[in-house]
Amino acid sequence: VSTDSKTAVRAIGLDFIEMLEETNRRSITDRNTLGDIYNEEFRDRDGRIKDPNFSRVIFALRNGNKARLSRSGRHVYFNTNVRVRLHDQWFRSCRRRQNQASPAPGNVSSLSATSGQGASVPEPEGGVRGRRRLAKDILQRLNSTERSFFITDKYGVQVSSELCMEDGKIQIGVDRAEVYELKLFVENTGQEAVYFTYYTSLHWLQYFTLEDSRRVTRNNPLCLEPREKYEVTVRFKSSHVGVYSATLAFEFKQNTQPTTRPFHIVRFIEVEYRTKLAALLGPTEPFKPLRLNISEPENCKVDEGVPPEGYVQNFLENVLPLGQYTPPPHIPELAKLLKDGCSSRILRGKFQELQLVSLLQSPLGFHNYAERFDLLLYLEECQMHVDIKRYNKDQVTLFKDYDKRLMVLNLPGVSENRPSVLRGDHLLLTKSEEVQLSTVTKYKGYVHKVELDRVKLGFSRRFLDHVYVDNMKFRVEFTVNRLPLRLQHRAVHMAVQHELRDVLFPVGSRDVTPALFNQHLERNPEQYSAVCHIVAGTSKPAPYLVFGPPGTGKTVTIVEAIKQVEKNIPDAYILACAPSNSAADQLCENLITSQHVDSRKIYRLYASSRDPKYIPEVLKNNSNLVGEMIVFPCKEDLMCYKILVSTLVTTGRLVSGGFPVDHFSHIFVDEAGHAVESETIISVAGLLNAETGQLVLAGDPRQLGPILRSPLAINHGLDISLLERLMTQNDLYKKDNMEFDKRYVTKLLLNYRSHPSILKVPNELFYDGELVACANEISSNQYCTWEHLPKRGFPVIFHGVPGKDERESNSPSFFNIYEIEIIVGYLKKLLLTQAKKGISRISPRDIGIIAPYRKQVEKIKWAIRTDEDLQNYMCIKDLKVGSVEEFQGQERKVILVSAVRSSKEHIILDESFNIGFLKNEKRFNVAVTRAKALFIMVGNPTILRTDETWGRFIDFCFEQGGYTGLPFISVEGIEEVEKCLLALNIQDERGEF
Ligand SMILES: Nc1ncnc2c1ncn2[C@@H]1O[C@H](COP(=O)(O)OP(=O)(O)OP(=O)(O)O)[C@@H](O)[C@H]1O
Repeated sequence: VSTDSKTAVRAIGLDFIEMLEETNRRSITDRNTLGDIYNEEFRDRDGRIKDPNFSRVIFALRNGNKARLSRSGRHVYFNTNVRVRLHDQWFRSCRRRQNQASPAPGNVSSLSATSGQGASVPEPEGGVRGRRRLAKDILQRLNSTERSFFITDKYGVQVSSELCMEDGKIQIGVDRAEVYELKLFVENTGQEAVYFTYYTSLHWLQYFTLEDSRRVTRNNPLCLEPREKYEVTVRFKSSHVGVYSATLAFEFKQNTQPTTRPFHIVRFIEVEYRTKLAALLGPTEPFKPLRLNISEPENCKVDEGVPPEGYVQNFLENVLPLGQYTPPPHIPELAKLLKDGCSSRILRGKFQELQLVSLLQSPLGFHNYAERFDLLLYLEECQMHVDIKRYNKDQVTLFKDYDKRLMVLNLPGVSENRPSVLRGDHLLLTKSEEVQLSTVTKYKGYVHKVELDRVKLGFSRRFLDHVYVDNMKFRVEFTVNRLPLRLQHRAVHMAVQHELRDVLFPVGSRDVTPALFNQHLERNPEQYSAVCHIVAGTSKPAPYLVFGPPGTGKTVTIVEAIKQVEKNIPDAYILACAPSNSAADQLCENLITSQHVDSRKIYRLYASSRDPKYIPEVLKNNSNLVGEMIVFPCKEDLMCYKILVSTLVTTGRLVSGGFPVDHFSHIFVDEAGHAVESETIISVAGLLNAETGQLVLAGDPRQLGPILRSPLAINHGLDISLLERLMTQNDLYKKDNMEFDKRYVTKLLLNYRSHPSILKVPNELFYDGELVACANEISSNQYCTWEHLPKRGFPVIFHGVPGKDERESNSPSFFNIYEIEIIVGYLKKLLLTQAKKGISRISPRDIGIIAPYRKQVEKIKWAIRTDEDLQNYMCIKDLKVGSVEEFQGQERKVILVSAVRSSKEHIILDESFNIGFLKNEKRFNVAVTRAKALFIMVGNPTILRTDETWGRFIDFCFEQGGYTGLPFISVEGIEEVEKCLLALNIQDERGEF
């Protein structure tokens, strides 16, 4: 092997080290991983010349004292002091040319910023380090310049393309995985000759290659005479859909004097590789947020609207009045004081405020229970009123529904609770032309129906017949639905009236040896003992707690306990509830489908605001949905059911309906970690007899918690659920001698749901590794041999997609069409190519698709509905696509998740609106723990890895071989450079080139 070739191999190795460095992977030592990176990302980077194999490169580096191998040979350590100038990725074509043709003119070589490395191989400046230096240089010099300055053509030199260019950016759309060629033209339109000295991308390019016929470098510049035009070819090819960017800098000099400073022109190239489906899913129209107006008229008359009475029939008479609990006038002032960090000096003389502050600061106890919750709920409400104003809209038009009785208002974001609008709520409309008047009429419109992006409203006849004319413009104001708050206030007061001290602050109880039943769940002593203790009522009056990580059988345990209570205690009446409708449905479904209890004894009670289309088919006959109408049966009828299932808030109707305090012998709350304490109390106060009743709470504080708006209320503990407070603050539920007292609490740790690889990351991140994977092997290993797994035996996939998060029209909700393509692709692989290699046929019912934004959920549903292969697939309607909230408490054999987020600037929105996956660990935890046998996550690795939790998950997939799609590091450079360049936009002082 000649010295030249050895040097060349070593140079390739050094280039590889630089590439690792640039992509933040220099610390990797595992030889196999490095080999994979070399072969997959580096080796055929220009698609034409094959580099030597990895072992040869390592050998050359070792001989050149640039790397060291571990004894076993399994680890490679690159020397930290490797400092060489490197060839750039186009250098080889340059070298070939130089071997064939004459060397570059001597006078030109002086242009090179640095000299060559060896006499035999003339070394043009470039390489990763060269590019980095140039990028830094450009950025530094442009730090005080506007972006427009460096994208402008200069000194008569123009850099253009055959495609149109906007703001220095050339956008290309491609629809297949073939090489796309773009010609860039470097033209001298000036009067003097100019030297084209260098061009480069400002980051590592994986999907682009650049080529020019004369192979311009600083050693070999090209003299462009006036009117001369020179062509540079950019080629793009990727087999993954997505958005790919390249930032190119072109360098010129007005003469060849070494002292002459070069000047640069920068161009951005963005390629959107999307298929036909993605094109169909794209934005219907550009996103244009609606303007907000916050001015308030002084006086207003309210024209009452028509509530959606026709949808509800009410036989449950309200016998217990529900107070208004209007926040006292001093609450906003107190909130302001607290926000400003009130000192005792500021509060001097303000006795009422002082008292309230000390109430907030004192620990929760039975003596201050109602007052403290009242105050926290007032603070929360105060913030809700402030927040909801942000949704007010001006200059809005609405139109009549087809039957002319209702008005339709487009309300993008409504299905994502932005703002939260339920059937029965109301909005206020003011004519836009009257907004500025001091006295106005506000027209109240009651919500009759909530659809994806619109609501149907009932206004007065006067409004419909005499006020509204087509195209009339209105200002729309949203109002806070106070009912759940009022129910919580009443509940905390009733908790005091009904002496629930021993339930809420339990101190101990009878020591009864439970009479064990030799029934289900014997294999798991914790579950078994929980069922026994609940049936025996050993914790009474203290609540019994069942807690534990996902999939450990909390729901199964309480369902079992409910069935055992029903069977063994003849006069038992059970109230089973959960904070959300989907969790309450799940509970009810489990009870009904197991067929251990006569289903006529079970009743699912829905609120009047529940849209019938979301009520599961299997529950319809056991619920208060009659036809299309929600019917509240009278109290006597409701009291006949042995098991009543409802959401926590709806149990407030039972209290108002005058249910006797000792009617329910047992109250179960599943997903109790998801509810504010006062919300849980709605189902307890006035319904549970502290002496005789048994309260059971099941949940996991590490999964989705209460959603609150007021930071003040959160800081003073409103975000702590009753389950969490008892677990963390009450001695009965603490470990004694490393053991929980089984009479009061059961901690479940055996996960029966998921394959161990699916559990690994959440277990380490959220449960200190305590969780033990013990799902049935046959079912959890089912997808270990799936042909589309990147690695057999590891049923977790992270599919990296360099997508784009977009919005359309005036909907604030996000979607990402590139991720939908991938999701639909996997769905087809699952459904259409199945029943082979030991994998049985999967039904759509066993697959769940989770996305954090409503728009993405809708677009995925649309893509499935319109896909030729999927639309007629048997039972495709059973495939659930929904938000994380809708999946809490649920499980599927296969779960696909689309993370959507693909740009950094929107992350802050996620944080302030408490949406999305990023910045919400609990939502992440719930999403990744729903799958039994296969978990597929699709997302942009660069963005997601900015979050520590996600970083752990993606790195884990990468290390275990479950990573596929775009190599996530390859877009990192782009992001950085783009960010810096874009940052220049806000500077106004011009720099000098
Ligand atoms: N003792 C057991 N033996 C076998 N399988 C079990 C056992 N207990 C629970 N399972 C199964 O484990 C899965 C998860 O159970 P379940 O939904 O009750 O868990 P969970 O703790 O409520 O989960 P999450 O916190 O996610 O709501 C179910 O498929 C259930 O049938």
